[in-house]
Amino acid sequence: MHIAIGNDHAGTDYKFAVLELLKEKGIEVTNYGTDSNDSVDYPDFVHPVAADVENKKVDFGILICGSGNGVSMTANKYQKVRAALCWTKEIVSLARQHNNANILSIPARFVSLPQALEMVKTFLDTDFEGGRHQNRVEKIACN
Ligand SMILES: O=C(CO)[C@H](O)[C@H](O)[C@H](O)COP(=O)(O)O
Repeated sequence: MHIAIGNDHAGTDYKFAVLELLKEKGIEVTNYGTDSNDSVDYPDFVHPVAADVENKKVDFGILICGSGNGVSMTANKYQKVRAALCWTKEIVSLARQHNNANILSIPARFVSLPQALEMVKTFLDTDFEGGRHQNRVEKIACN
């Protein structure tokens, strides 16, 4: 599995913890930063992640900012991206099972680090259910 990760300054600390988790799991990671706590513009760190997911250069993306909204809004501009803003692992499960989410957006200022790491584990361990959800997911993209 190959994952691309991106974050703004509000997500940097959580990003490094997620990197450690992914390393422990033996998952290949492309880290697009930021690696700093200095204020940055989140779109600059979302576009490369979303493009990699769109182009299937990676299997999934993980995006982290303060509320999760900015990174989600940016990533979901890509037609083949389904970025899910999640704040519980149950919501993460449904995002994978029902929506075939390919990017997990984490609101770092609104979930604890343990919660965030549980969300990442759930994201990686949950499969899309297909079935009745397949048609719905295919209708999301608008050309
Ligand atoms: O886009 C956002 C808000 O919905 C992200 O949460 C950013 O991390 C946030 O806007 C950054 O805010 P800051 O005051 O510049 O740290």
